[in-house]
Amino acid sequence: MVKHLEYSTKERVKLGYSLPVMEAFYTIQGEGSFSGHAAYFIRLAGCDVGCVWCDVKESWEQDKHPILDVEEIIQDAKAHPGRLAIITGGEPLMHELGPLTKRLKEEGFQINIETSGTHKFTGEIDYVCLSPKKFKAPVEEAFDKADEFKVVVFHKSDLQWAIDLSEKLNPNCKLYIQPEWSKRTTVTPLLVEFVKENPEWHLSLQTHKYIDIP
Ligand SMILES: C[S@@+](CC[C@H](N)C(=O)[O-])C[C@H]1O[C@@H](n2cnc3c(N)ncnc32)[C@H](O)[C@@H]1O
Ligand SMILES: Nc1nc2[nH]cc(C(=O)O)c2c(=O)[nH]1
Ligand code: SF4
Ligand SMILES: [Mg+2]
Repeated sequence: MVKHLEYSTKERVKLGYSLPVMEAFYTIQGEGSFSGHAAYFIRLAGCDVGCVWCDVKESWEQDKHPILDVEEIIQDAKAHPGRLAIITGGEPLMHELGPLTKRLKEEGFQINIETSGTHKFTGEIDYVCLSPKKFKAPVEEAFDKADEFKVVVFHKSDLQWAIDLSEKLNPNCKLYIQPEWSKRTTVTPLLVEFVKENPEWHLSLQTHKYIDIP
């Protein structure tokens, strides 16, 4: 096999041997069903969805961020005690995740992904958190693969949209609604009442923001 080191940087990114990384950090998962778990976040750069309320817009422009070899990412990830890796972004499905996930599995990680589901899936992912967006629809396979469906609620009308879209999910997928952060004061009480009336749905809060951790 040709050593991948002979490829140009552009080719290495295309093949997934290197990736644009905005940040990689060891913290506590603040959202969804793994809330409270120690996790190593890998925030890949680049997103083509454009949510108006995105809380990490600085991730959108891929070329503004460094390109790291997969091995560099792995060396930092394995330096921490936890073995839960959460690939996020930006939109991580924009990238070839095969080499990164292969090495993470070799190092004993469980691999979760935070995704809008707007591109095809690559690599070995153990747990898919699908957070659908009105701005760009998820690909069909995202609904089959989703282990968790986490809908950000900016306006009350998003609730009916969430219910309608959830019809496309596999029956084992967990259902979450999450207040859009800037609207949390007015939206959270609505979501509390919604979950009490629709107990198949669960409430997800961005707990990391309340306790001021990354
Ligand atoms: C920054 S996104 C990155 C991963 C992927 N692009 C996605 O949207 O799922 C990570 C999570 O944060 C959520 N999120 C982004 N901005 C938010 C905000 N202002 N309020 C609440 N959740 C937000 C997204 O819906 C997603 O579940
Ligand atoms: N602590 C913490 N939990 C998170 N869950 C999803 C996040 C994300 O930005 O993908 C995130 C994040 O940015 N920080
Ligand atoms: S898909 Fe995710 S990263 Fe992209 S704009 Fe929306 S919330 Fe932000
Ligand atoms: Mg975040």
